[in-house]
Amino acid sequence: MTQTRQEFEARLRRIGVERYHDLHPFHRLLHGGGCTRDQVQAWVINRYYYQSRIPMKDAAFMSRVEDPKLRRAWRSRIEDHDGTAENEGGIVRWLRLAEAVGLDPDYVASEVGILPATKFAVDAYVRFVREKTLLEAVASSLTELFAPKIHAERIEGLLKNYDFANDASMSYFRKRLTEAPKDVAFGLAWVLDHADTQEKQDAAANALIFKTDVLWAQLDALHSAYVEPARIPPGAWLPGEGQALARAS
Ligand SMILES: O=C(O)c1cc(C(=O)O)c2c(n1)C(=O)C(=O)c1cc(C(=O)O)[nH]c1-2
Repeated sequence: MTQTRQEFEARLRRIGVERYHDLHPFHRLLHGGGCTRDQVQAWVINRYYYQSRIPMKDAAFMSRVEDPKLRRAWRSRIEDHDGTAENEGGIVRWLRLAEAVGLDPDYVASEVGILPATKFAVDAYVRFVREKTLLEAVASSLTELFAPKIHAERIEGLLKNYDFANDASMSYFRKRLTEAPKDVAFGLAWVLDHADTQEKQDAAANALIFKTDVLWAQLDALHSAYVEPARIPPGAWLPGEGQALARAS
Protein backbone atom coordinates (compact mmCIF):
# COMPACT_ATOMS: atom_id res chain seq x y z
CA MET A 1 0.00 0.00 0.00
CA THR A 2 1.17 3.51 -0.71
CA GLN A 3 2.27 5.19 2.52
CA THR A 4 1.14 8.67 3.50
CA ARG A 5 3.73 11.43 3.18
CA GLN A 6 4.40 11.30 6.93
CA GLU A 7 4.68 7.51 7.03
CA PHE A 8 7.02 7.49 4.08
CA GLU A 9 9.23 10.22 5.54
CA ALA A 10 9.39 8.27 8.82
CA ARG A 11 10.41 5.16 6.84
CA LEU A 12 13.27 7.08 5.19
CA ARG A 13 14.45 8.49 8.51
CA ARG A 14 14.40 5.06 10.10
CA ILE A 15 16.84 3.85 7.45
CA GLY A 16 19.31 6.41 8.78
CA VAL A 17 18.75 5.39 12.38
CA GLU A 18 19.40 1.76 11.53
CA ARG A 19 22.05 1.93 8.82
CA TYR A 20 23.92 5.26 8.68
CA HIS A 21 27.71 5.05 8.98
CA ASP A 22 27.81 6.90 12.30
CA LEU A 23 27.11 3.41 13.70
CA HIS A 24 30.29 1.99 12.18
CA PRO A 25 33.12 1.06 14.58
CA PHE A 26 35.62 3.10 12.55
CA HIS A 27 33.63 6.29 13.12
CA ARG A 28 33.36 5.53 16.81
CA LEU A 29 37.14 5.08 16.91
CA LEU A 30 37.75 8.31 14.99
CA HIS A 31 35.36 10.50 16.94
CA GLY A 32 36.37 9.04 20.28
CA GLY A 33 40.06 9.79 19.81
CA GLY A 34 41.02 6.13 19.40
CA CYS A 35 42.61 6.47 15.96
CA THR A 36 46.36 6.59 15.48
CA ARG A 37 47.77 9.29 13.24
CA ASP A 38 48.20 6.69 10.48
CA GLN A 39 44.52 5.73 10.73
CA VAL A 40 43.43 9.37 10.57
CA GLN A 41 45.62 9.84 7.50
CA ALA A 42 44.16 6.71 5.88
CA TRP A 43 40.65 8.08 6.46
CA VAL A 44 41.54 11.48 4.97
CA ILE A 45 43.16 9.90 1.89
CA ASN A 46 40.30 7.53 1.19
CA ARG A 47 37.52 9.96 1.96
CA TYR A 48 39.08 12.34 -0.58
CA TYR A 49 37.95 9.92 -3.27
CA TYR A 50 34.33 10.28 -2.10
CA GLN A 51 34.65 14.08 -2.00
CA SER A 52 36.16 14.20 -5.46
CA ARG A 53 33.37 12.10 -6.98
CA ILE A 54 30.42 13.94 -5.38
CA PRO A 55 30.46 16.85 -7.86
CA MET A 56 30.96 14.37 -10.72
CA LYS A 57 27.86 12.45 -9.66
CA ASP A 58 25.94 15.72 -9.38
CA ALA A 59 27.07 16.67 -12.89
CA ALA A 60 25.98 13.21 -14.11
CA PHE A 61 22.61 13.78 -12.47
CA MET A 62 22.16 17.24 -13.96
CA SER A 63 23.04 16.01 -17.44
CA ARG A 64 19.88 13.87 -17.31
CA VAL A 65 17.48 16.47 -15.94
CA GLU A 66 15.20 18.11 -18.49
CA ASP A 67 13.51 20.51 -16.05
CA PRO A 68 15.54 23.74 -15.82
CA LYS A 69 14.08 24.48 -12.37
CA LEU A 70 15.43 21.22 -10.99
CA ARG A 71 18.84 21.83 -12.58
CA ARG A 72 18.89 25.31 -11.10
CA ALA A 73 18.11 23.97 -7.62
CA TRP A 74 20.80 21.30 -7.96
CA ARG A 75 23.72 23.23 -9.39
CA SER A 76 24.84 24.83 -6.10
CA ARG A 77 25.91 21.33 -5.00
CA ILE A 78 28.64 21.37 -7.61
CA GLU A 79 29.71 24.87 -6.61
CA ASP A 80 29.76 23.90 -2.93
CA HIS A 81 32.46 21.33 -3.72
CA ASP A 82 34.31 22.82 -6.68
CA GLY A 83 34.09 26.42 -5.45
CA THR A 84 33.22 29.78 -6.97
CA ALA A 85 34.95 33.16 -7.13
CA GLU A 86 33.80 33.82 -3.55
CA ASN A 87 33.84 30.34 -2.05
CA GLU A 88 36.94 28.18 -2.22
CA GLY A 89 34.82 25.01 -2.13
CA GLY A 90 34.83 21.72 -0.25
CA ILE A 91 37.61 20.01 -2.18
CA VAL A 92 40.10 22.76 -1.28
CA ARG A 93 38.90 22.61 2.33
CA TRP A 94 39.38 18.85 2.39
CA LEU A 95 42.95 19.25 1.13
CA ARG A 96 43.55 21.74 3.95
CA LEU A 97 42.48 19.04 6.38
CA ALA A 98 44.88 16.66 4.62
CA GLU A 99 47.74 19.09 5.19
CA ALA A 100 46.76 19.56 8.82
CA VAL A 101 47.01 15.81 9.44
CA GLY A 102 50.53 15.83 7.97
CA LEU A 103 49.83 14.72 4.40
CA ASP A 104 51.08 16.22 1.17
CA PRO A 105 47.87 17.56 -0.45
CA ASP A 106 49.25 16.80 -3.93
CA TYR A 107 49.66 13.18 -2.91
CA VAL A 108 46.07 13.06 -1.64
CA ALA A 109 44.72 14.74 -4.79
CA SER A 110 46.66 12.28 -6.97
CA GLU A 111 44.35 9.51 -5.67
CA VAL A 112 47.30 7.13 -5.52
CA GLY A 113 46.90 4.57 -2.77
CA ILE A 114 43.10 4.69 -2.47
CA LEU A 115 41.76 1.32 -1.28
CA PRO A 116 40.20 -0.79 -4.03
CA ALA A 117 36.94 -1.22 -2.09
CA THR A 118 36.67 2.56 -1.59
CA LYS A 119 36.86 2.97 -5.36
CA PHE A 120 34.34 0.22 -6.02
CA ALA A 121 31.86 1.68 -3.55
CA VAL A 122 32.19 5.30 -4.68
CA ASP A 123 32.19 4.43 -8.38
CA ALA A 124 29.03 2.40 -7.80
CA TYR A 125 27.36 5.51 -6.37
CA VAL A 126 28.27 7.62 -9.42
CA ARG A 127 27.04 4.86 -11.73
CA PHE A 128 23.81 4.47 -9.75
CA VAL A 129 23.02 8.17 -10.13
CA ARG A 130 23.87 8.06 -13.82
CA GLU A 131 21.74 5.00 -14.59
CA LYS A 132 18.76 4.79 -12.24
CA THR A 133 15.57 6.87 -12.31
CA LEU A 134 15.77 10.51 -11.24
CA LEU A 135 13.69 9.62 -8.19
CA GLU A 136 16.21 6.97 -7.12
CA ALA A 137 19.08 9.35 -7.83
CA VAL A 138 17.61 12.10 -5.63
CA ALA A 139 16.66 9.60 -2.92
CA SER A 140 20.23 8.30 -2.82
CA SER A 141 21.45 11.77 -1.81
CA LEU A 142 19.20 11.77 1.27
CA THR A 143 21.83 10.25 3.54
CA GLU A 144 22.64 13.93 3.96
CA LEU A 145 19.58 14.04 6.23
CA PHE A 146 21.78 12.31 8.77
CA ALA A 147 25.08 14.08 7.98
CA PRO A 148 24.79 17.30 10.04
CA LYS A 149 24.66 15.25 13.24
CA ILE A 150 27.78 13.33 12.29
CA HIS A 151 29.59 16.49 11.18
CA ALA A 152 28.81 18.22 14.48
CA GLU A 153 29.97 15.16 16.44
CA ARG A 154 33.09 14.98 14.31
CA ILE A 155 34.05 18.62 14.89
CA GLU A 156 33.61 18.15 18.61
CA GLY A 157 35.35 14.76 18.75
CA LEU A 158 38.31 15.74 16.61
CA LEU A 159 38.86 19.08 18.38
CA LYS A 160 38.82 17.33 21.72
CA ASN A 161 41.06 14.43 20.82
CA TYR A 162 43.62 15.36 18.15
CA ASP A 163 46.17 18.13 18.08
CA PHE A 164 45.85 18.66 14.31
CA ALA A 165 42.24 19.76 14.72
CA ASN A 166 41.64 23.50 14.76
CA ASP A 167 39.25 25.96 13.12
CA ALA A 168 41.10 25.95 9.80
CA SER A 169 41.29 22.17 9.49
CA MET A 170 37.66 21.70 10.58
CA SER A 171 36.35 24.26 8.08
CA TYR A 172 35.14 21.55 5.69
CA PHE A 173 32.72 20.17 8.28
CA ARG A 174 31.62 23.55 9.59
CA LYS A 175 30.69 24.66 6.10
CA ARG A 176 28.71 21.47 5.46
CA LEU A 177 26.59 22.28 8.53
CA THR A 178 25.02 25.12 6.56
CA GLU A 179 25.25 23.65 3.03
CA ALA A 180 23.76 20.21 3.65
CA PRO A 181 20.46 21.22 5.30
CA LYS A 182 19.37 23.34 2.34
CA ASP A 183 20.21 20.56 -0.13
CA VAL A 184 18.50 17.91 1.84
CA ALA A 185 15.37 19.95 2.53
CA PHE A 186 14.97 20.34 -1.22
CA GLY A 187 15.82 16.68 -1.94
CA LEU A 188 13.47 15.33 0.70
CA ALA A 189 10.53 17.47 -0.46
CA TRP A 190 11.21 16.40 -4.06
CA VAL A 191 11.23 12.72 -3.15
CA LEU A 192 8.08 13.01 -1.02
CA ASP A 193 6.33 14.80 -3.90
CA HIS A 194 7.38 12.31 -6.57
CA ALA A 195 7.19 8.97 -4.74
CA ASP A 196 3.40 8.77 -5.13
CA THR A 197 2.96 5.01 -5.56
CA GLN A 198 4.06 2.08 -3.46
CA GLU A 199 6.43 1.01 -6.22
CA LYS A 200 8.12 4.40 -6.29
CA GLN A 201 8.30 4.59 -2.51
CA ASP A 202 9.96 1.18 -2.40
CA ALA A 203 12.42 2.23 -5.11
CA ALA A 204 13.29 5.44 -3.24
CA ALA A 205 13.73 3.64 0.08
CA ASN A 206 15.94 1.03 -1.59
CA ALA A 207 18.02 3.78 -3.16
CA LEU A 208 18.63 5.26 0.27
CA ILE A 209 19.57 1.82 1.62
CA PHE A 210 21.97 1.37 -1.31
CA LYS A 211 23.62 4.68 -0.37
CA THR A 212 24.01 3.72 3.28
CA ASP A 213 25.76 0.59 1.96
CA VAL A 214 28.09 2.78 -0.14
CA LEU A 215 29.11 4.70 2.98
CA TRP A 216 29.35 1.62 5.20
CA ALA A 217 31.50 -0.26 2.68
CA GLN A 218 34.03 2.59 2.65
CA LEU A 219 34.50 2.34 6.41
CA ASP A 220 34.66 -1.45 6.26
CA ALA A 221 37.47 -1.08 3.74
CA LEU A 222 39.35 1.31 6.04
CA HIS A 223 38.83 -0.83 9.11
CA SER A 224 39.95 -3.99 7.37
CA ALA A 225 43.07 -2.37 5.92
CA TYR A 226 44.29 -0.17 8.77
CA VAL A 227 42.91 -1.41 12.10
CA GLU A 228 44.72 -4.40 13.68
CA PRO A 229 44.93 -7.06 12.40
CA ALA A 230 45.61 -4.74 9.46
CA ARG A 231 45.35 -6.19 5.97
CA ILE A 232 46.53 -3.55 3.53
CA PRO A 233 45.68 -4.59 -0.04
CA PRO A 234 48.45 -4.55 -2.65
CA GLY A 235 49.01 -1.07 -4.04
CA ALA A 236 47.13 0.75 -1.28
CA TRP A 237 48.65 3.54 0.83
CA LEU A 238 51.29 2.44 3.30
CA PRO A 239 51.75 4.49 6.47
CA GLY A 240 54.59 6.93 5.93
CA GLU A 241 53.86 7.53 2.24
CA GLY A 242 52.63 10.88 0.93
CA GLN A 243 53.77 12.92 3.93
CA ALA A 244 54.00 16.70 3.85
CA LEU A 245 57.54 17.99 3.95
CA ALA A 246 58.52 18.72 7.54
CA ARG A 247 57.84 22.38 8.30
CA ALA A 248 60.65 24.56 9.53
CA SER A 249 59.93 25.15 13.18
O1 LIG B 1 30.92 13.05 6.66
C1 LIG B 1 29.94 12.39 6.36
O2 LIG B 1 29.54 11.46 7.04
C2 LIG B 1 29.22 12.73 5.11
C3 LIG B 1 28.23 11.90 4.63
C4 LIG B 1 27.60 12.23 3.43
C5 LIG B 1 26.52 11.34 3.03
O3 LIG B 1 25.70 11.02 3.89
O4 LIG B 1 26.48 10.89 1.89
C6 LIG B 1 28.01 13.35 2.69
C7 LIG B 1 28.99 14.16 3.29
N1 LIG B 1 29.58 13.85 4.47
C8 LIG B 1 29.43 15.36 2.66
O5 LIG B 1 30.26 16.08 3.22
C9 LIG B 1 28.90 15.72 1.39
O6 LIG B 1 29.28 16.75 0.84
C10 LIG B 1 27.96 14.88 0.78
C11 LIG B 1 27.31 14.95 -0.45
C12 LIG B 1 26.54 13.83 -0.51
C13 LIG B 1 25.68 13.35 -1.60
O7 LIG B 1 25.30 12.19 -1.57
O8 LIG B 1 25.41 14.14 -2.54
N2 LIG B 1 26.68 13.11 0.62
C14 LIG B 1 27.52 13.73 1.42
